[in-house]
Amino acid sequence: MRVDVVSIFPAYLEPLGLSLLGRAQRLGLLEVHVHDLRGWTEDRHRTVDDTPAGGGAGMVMLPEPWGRALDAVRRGEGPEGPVGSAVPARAEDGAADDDPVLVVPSPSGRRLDQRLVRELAGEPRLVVACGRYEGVDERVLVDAAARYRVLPLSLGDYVLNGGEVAALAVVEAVGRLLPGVVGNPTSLVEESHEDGLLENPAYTRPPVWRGQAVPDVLLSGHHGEVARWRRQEGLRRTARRRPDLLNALVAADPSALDAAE
Ligand SMILES: COc1ccc2nc(C(=O)O)sc2c1
Repeated sequence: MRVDVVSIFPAYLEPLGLSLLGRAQRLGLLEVHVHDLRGWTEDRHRTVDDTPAGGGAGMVMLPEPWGRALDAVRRGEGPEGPVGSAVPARAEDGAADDDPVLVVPSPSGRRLDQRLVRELAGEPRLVVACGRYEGVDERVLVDAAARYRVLPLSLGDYVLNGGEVAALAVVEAVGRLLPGVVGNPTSLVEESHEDGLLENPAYTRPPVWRGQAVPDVLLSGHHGEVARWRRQEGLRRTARRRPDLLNALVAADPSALDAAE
């Protein structure tokens, strides 16, 4: 997978070069290019924003730098020309399904969840446009729809200062699902949200720590009992902390909780 991120704060995305994602890039499992939007400005002050039409507080990001940036990135280019692996040119009568997904972090976006993460992990290419200020001029997203599948996306019902933190979250959540990135793929299956529930509490050594003992069943060696306990604890935790997930699971499959008996 190739990921291109455009931001006025490219340094914000440096953590993508660390740990598992950094290793994935070195192994060629993931390709990440971060571009400075100001590379597509043409004025002396490298201006990227202006006052909101209709008045109001804050600033809105100008359309022209974004238009130039998204045109170039669609062709696999940065401000100075081609970057990274070759990107297939868009056929004039190309199918929209072949267009890359343009993730646009926004408080007004679709809420990110593991199902959407899994969908995005199947894409050959993602482009992430990180807004700042009060957001990007809406005409940029309309114009981009001619050559991208535009996906406004939110991390949750709260507001950040810009799209970069959301970009980090999306690229990490998607990148870790790519084959070969995480050492033990089984660990991906036993995680919160993979089966619609929260995962069970985890324990390790020592058997007793500050007066708290590891639950006996986990030390029993009975794998069936351990699996049952973990499922029940996951359900219990979900019921306590995220009843909405439990309701959604049962609504989708009324027998979903039977296995926990
Ligand atoms: C202007 O760009 C922004 C501003 C706030 C914001 N908040 C997000 C969130 O997912 O909470 S994404 C995002 C993008």
